[in-house]
Amino acid sequence: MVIEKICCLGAGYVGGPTCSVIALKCPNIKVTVCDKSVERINQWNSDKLPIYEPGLDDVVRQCRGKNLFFSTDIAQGIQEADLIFISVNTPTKTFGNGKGRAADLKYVESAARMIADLATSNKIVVEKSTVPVKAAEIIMKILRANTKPGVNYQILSNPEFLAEGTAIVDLIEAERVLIGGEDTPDGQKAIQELCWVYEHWIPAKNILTTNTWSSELSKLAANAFLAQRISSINSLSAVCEATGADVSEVARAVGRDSRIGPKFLEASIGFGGSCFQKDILNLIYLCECLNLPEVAAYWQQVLNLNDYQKIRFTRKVIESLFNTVTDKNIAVLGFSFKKNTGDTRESPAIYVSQTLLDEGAKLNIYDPKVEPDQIMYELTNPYVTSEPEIVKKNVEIHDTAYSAVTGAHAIVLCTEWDEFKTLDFQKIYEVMMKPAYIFDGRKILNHERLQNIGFHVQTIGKRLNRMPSNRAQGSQTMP
Ligand SMILES: NC(=O)C1=CN([C@@H]2O[C@H](COP(=O)(O)OP(=O)(O)OC[C@H]3O[C@@H](n4cnc5c(N)ncnc54)[C@H](O)[C@@H]3O)[C@@H](O)[C@H]2O)C=CC1
Ligand SMILES: O=C(O)[C@H]1O[C@H](OP(=O)(O)OP(=O)(O)OC[C@H]2O[C@@H](n3ccc(=O)[nH]c3=O)[C@H](O)[C@@H]2O)[C@H](O)[C@@H](O)[C@@H]1O
Repeated sequence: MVIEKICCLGAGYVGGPTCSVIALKCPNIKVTVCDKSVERINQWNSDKLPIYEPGLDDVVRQCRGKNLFFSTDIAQGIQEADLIFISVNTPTKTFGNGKGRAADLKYVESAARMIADLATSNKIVVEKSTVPVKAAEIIMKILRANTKPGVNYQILSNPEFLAEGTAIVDLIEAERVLIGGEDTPDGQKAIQELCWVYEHWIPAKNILTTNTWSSELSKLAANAFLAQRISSINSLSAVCEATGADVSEVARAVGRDSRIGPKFLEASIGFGGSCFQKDILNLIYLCECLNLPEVAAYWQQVLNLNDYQKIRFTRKVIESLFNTVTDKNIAVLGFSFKKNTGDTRESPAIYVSQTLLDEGAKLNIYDPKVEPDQIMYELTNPYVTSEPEIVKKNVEIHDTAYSAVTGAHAIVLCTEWDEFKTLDFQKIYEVMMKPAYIFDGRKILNHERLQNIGFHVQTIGKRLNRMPSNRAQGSQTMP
């Protein structure tokens, strides 16, 4: 089979960018991205795409209406496709068996059932969503139990490794594409067909093929390793603050060892994003089900440390402000889980903001890309707060950093947006309450300069024990 038409179920952060790049690089393939959400599809067909991702607008503009289509007509998408990506969400279960740990596969299952109901010709079904090991077996069972005469399915695992904020570059210059399939002639043929799609722009040496289960597990393993590095450096940030070592210097020295490498050693207020926690929980649950409690406990510690880091940072803010933030104005700069995305899922800013609100603070929040409604949605989410009215009363969303900091007792920087580095902090100091505090949760500001202006500065993994030079106002020692 030569792949002429691709359908993707799920027009989210993965389905949208991935299929846009496939359309760009494979002009002879018709790519249709389907979603059950009419609103999302309308946004994909509009000038304001549903997700902010550098470079994405350009790619969509080049291909949309030519060989790239966004549609709610799932039936047509499935029926005409030779190859179908399942790119739906796989959140952590919030109730029932495996609550809080297992991946909820209801969307994957519903996608498989749709394919089984609607397909009238042979399909290669590709699991792109991140799933527990052996999920392909579930898809296969559903498809094969409902197969219409003359229709054959091959199931492949092709996990996605893009990171938000750099998705387009990650897709165009992928270090590796991973494809897992059955070790049968038909399975190997299906693998080769998907390889052919990627080979339009990815060098063959970067395309790895494995068995299905290795591919599924490698995705969970990759995210677990990445998160583990962050928890490792964050654990050392606490040691640095207690001793006078500087975590950036430690990271630089450790990362210079080519066996360790320099990436993903940036200490922070903790990792966020929709996947690290979810995928590690998924791995932990898998280990528990496989009766491997020691392995489960090992990975659980990566998550525990991440919670500890968020708690530690927030506690530091409160303790520094004389152990009370009640009725104090606090400017929260950045709400997305990292720069260059408007995504707030599991953003550490949520925990920080919620805790400060619980302590009675008034928050003035600014983020360059997160919509105000999204911030309010996160803070009034019943899983996070029991008092949405208080949140609404005590949170103001601003459209510039300068307006958010006016009259503030403290600035809490939660996301490393580049624009925060070039703010006029002299001007900001003038409009803040004194003593003026800055808590740099991302280590991106020039701390010496801030101290020279007169700020009390605290950051992650470095003790700033110098008094503000020109207007000394209190101690800078870590609590
Ligand atoms: N967000 C990321 O950066 C990455 C995510 N992943 C994985 O990719 C998967 C998707 O993640 P996101 O794109 O972030 O999720 P998302 O929530 O942004 O998008 C999922 C979309 O699937 C749609 N959907 C659900 N069931 C459907 C069905 N039966 N038919 C059609 N559409 C359906 C939803 O309406 C939603 O728009 C997850 O498994 C995630 O773990 C993997 C790598 C990176
Ligand atoms: O499966 C997924 O969803 C994706 O998860 C991550 O991508 P993403 O969550 O988009 O972003 P990252 O750059 O990994 O950042 C995750 C979090 O870790 C934090 N981080 C990252 C790097 C670092 O050194 N320190 C650090 O605190 C970031 O600020 C952010 O909160 C992985 O990097 C992707 O390879 C993977 O495909």
